[in-house]
Amino acid sequence: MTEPETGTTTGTSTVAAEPVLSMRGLSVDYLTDTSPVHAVDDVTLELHRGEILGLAGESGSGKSTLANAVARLLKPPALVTAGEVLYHPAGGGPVDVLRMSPKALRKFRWRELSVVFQSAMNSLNPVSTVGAQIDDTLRAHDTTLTAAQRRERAVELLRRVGISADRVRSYPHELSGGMRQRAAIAIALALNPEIIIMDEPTTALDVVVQRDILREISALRREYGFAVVFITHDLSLLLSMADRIAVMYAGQLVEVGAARDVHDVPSHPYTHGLLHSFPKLRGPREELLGIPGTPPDLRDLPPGCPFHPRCRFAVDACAELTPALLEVHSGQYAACLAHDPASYGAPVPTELSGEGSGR
Ligand SMILES: Nc1ncnc2c1ncn2[C@@H]1O[C@H](COP(=O)(O)OP(=O)(O)OP(=O)(O)O)[C@@H](O)[C@H]1O
Repeated sequence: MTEPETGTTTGTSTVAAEPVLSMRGLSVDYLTDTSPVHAVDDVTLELHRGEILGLAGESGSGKSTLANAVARLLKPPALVTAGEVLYHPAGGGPVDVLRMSPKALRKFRWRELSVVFQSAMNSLNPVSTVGAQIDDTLRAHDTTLTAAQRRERAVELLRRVGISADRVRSYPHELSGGMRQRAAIAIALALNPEIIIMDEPTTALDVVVQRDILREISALRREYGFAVVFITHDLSLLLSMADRIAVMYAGQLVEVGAARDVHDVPSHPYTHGLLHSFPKLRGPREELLGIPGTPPDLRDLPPGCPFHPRCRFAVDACAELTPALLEVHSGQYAACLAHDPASYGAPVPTELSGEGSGR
């Protein structure tokens, strides 16, 4: 599979695309009593230093499994069946994450990579104050700090995520849902990691709180320079905050590109469908086309393109040939036969080609 290698658009400037993490041909199965569930299938993807990479796709498309594989948080019956995950430390050679020793892994998680899950209630300790939890994290991983320095850092971290200093002594149940997510983000930031994986961190929150937290994540990223993998089923949410977007369907990567390009001309019919599944916040009202049907059984994918039974652009060849992830526009990749004229045998639908879009 071709590796997407592009510049990252951050605001108005384009910065060099230096990888901080690369997944190569990564596959993960869940070994069930019947046949294996192919939850992640041959994913090749790079996270660039300092970028926000949005990972989108319907429920069950493999987003969390991919993130957990990268963070080495998979538990049986999940099994990495192929591929590698490389961490690229600044100024050093790549490190194979899947082969790290338990000691190296403990250091990697928190110092280099941390994770924020959807429900902070599940990741925060209910019997410990948020200040104590930041203190515990700092004490466990940075023995050079004194108690006073740790206290100071806890207050500072909470302040940075919008929680006032007097909340240091609050227990998780004393905080609102939004505050708990902020506290979980503060803990993830404690050791200044290079990579933060956020798995639906704001999904359970109301829209206003969600937008506030997303704005803060973007501001924190600018300040601290970490890279984010932001997982959500809501593609429209990513368009406002991500530099690049990767779209998964049935465990496979079907489109990768700069957020602006994916928004302006989605090149995969699935992305096109996702973009029309959510009402736009601005602009004229339009019909929600959505995506007919349901995702396939990951134990038994249809032949050819896994999306073809639901695809309004499908031709006969789509039931036979598996499309490769091809560059369809500078830095934008899609796995769809429509971009492979020799196989497709028909003109590329204008919805997917951007013809007339001015690009
Ligand atoms: N323990 C398990 N045993 C068997 N199959 C599993 C297990 N955990 C997850 N799966 C399956 O793996 C597939 C990918 O799940 P995953 O949670 O990674 O998707 P997702 O895109 O993150 O979905 P969601 O947004 O609902 O979390 C799904 O089909 C799911 O049913």
